[in-house]
Amino acid sequence: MPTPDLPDGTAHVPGWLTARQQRWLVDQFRHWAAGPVPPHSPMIGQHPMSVRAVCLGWHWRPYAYSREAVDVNGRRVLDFPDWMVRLGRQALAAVDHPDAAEYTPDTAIVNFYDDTAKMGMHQDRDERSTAPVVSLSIGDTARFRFGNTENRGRPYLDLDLHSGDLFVFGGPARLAFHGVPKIHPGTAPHDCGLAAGRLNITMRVTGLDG
Ligand SMILES: O=C(O)CCC(=O)C(=O)O
Ligand SMILES: [Fe+2]
Repeated sequence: MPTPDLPDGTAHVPGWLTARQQRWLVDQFRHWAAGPVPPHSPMIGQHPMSVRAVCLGWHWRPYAYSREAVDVNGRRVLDFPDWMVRLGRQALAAVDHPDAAEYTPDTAIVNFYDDTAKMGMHQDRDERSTAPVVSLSIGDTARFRFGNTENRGRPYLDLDLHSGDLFVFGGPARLAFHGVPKIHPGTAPHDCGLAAGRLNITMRVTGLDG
């Protein structure tokens, strides 16, 4: 059942991924993490983010996407998998998004949060496309803060994203500020494939070519 009272353009489907899908995504993460570009903490100015990220399709660094991980080791990131395009379409179909069938994400940022990792309030605005962001969470529960499009402050809504949850933000909420103020350690379900920590996968459409 979708969560009611969310801002227009957002949707939350608790427990959308099965335990089997979660374990499979965790296995895929291990494969991506062993790939050409290791998980790394992007630098915001002089400060490393507390998450460790690995990207597919395009490599994100603050304010820019590139095919090569120029701020890590210069290697080209792994291709965006076709199965993930299909998963993105299924996710939008699950929230009755009218563009589900055409949705073609070309990048994913996969963030690993340990017990103390957080993410400050930010907008996802390095994409040129206004297509929705599809977010999947696995492992420990996160407190997710979803705000407004004007500033980092109120009004915002705090909700918990549990293992298996789908969250979508698009339309009028596509450029809303959002962040992760807290991880709840020790809350990962035993069958999700991750003993500790949290994985979050966001699929996006960069709107870039080449
Ligand atoms: O971890 C989350 O739930 C959000 C991640 C996020 O906002 C991002 O990667 O831009
Ligand atoms: Fe974000």
